[in-house]
Amino acid sequence: MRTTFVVPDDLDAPRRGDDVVAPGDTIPPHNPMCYGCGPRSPHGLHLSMIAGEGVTATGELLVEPRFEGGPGVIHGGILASVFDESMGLGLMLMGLTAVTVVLDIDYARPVPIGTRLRLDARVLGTRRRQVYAEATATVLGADRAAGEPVAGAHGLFVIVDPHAHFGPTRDLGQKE
Ligand SMILES: CCCCCCCCCCCCCCCC(=O)SCCNC(=O)CCNC(=O)[C@H](O)C(C)(C)COP(=O)(O)OP(=O)(O)OC[C@H]1O[C@@H](n2cnc3c(N)ncnc32)[C@H](O)[C@@H]1OP(=O)(O)O
Repeated sequence: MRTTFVVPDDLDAPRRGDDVVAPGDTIPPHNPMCYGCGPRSPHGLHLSMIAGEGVTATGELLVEPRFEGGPGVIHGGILASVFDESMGLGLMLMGLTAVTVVLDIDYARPVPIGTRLRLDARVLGTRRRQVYAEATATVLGADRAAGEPVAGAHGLFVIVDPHAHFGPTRDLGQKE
């Protein structure tokens, strides 16, 4: 993947939280109305990620016609949302709450509508309140050379106190 995003080389290793889901289990949605993962979001992605070993997660996404941007291909903003959410769910395995402050996407290849994507997300490391993560998307069931990613992402997240950060807005987010 090509990127100008700089991952510091002095990160602390990511640590899995004590009370998080086991490898192989689905990471629960953090908010039922979340556009990325919420089951009650009417127009959302309904993205689901499975916990891997360490602070890693995998998922799948069918590129539906409603995700179209350019003729016949996924909208870049949708793909950015997919990466944001897949990394965000992955870092919940650290047992903390963090929000995105920087999102960097490498759109390496066009992604046609109807494609089924495999998503791989992992936390790279931390530095004080900063959490660095990366994710890739590869095409499932295609003969694309050696599973080369069609897109990739880096994210910088910042750890927050969820009650202080979301307290003023959370009731708005829970409405039908
Ligand atoms: C009520 C209970 C509900 C529970 C529910 C759970 C919810 C679980 C949510 C999961 C969600 C996942 C999936 C969706 C992820 C999104 O999409 S989140 C939505 C989009 N993001 C946002 O809305 C974030 C908006 N930004 C902010 O609110 C503020 O910038 C922040 C993040 C609170 C930081 O503000 P601050 O605390 O004043 O930060 P500050 O002290 O200046 O900086 C803290 C650190 O971050 C670094 N930093 C901040 N911004 C940047 C930047 N742009 N570049 C580089 N470094 C930066 C600083 O350098 C500093 O680093 P250190 O000095 O500690 O090393």
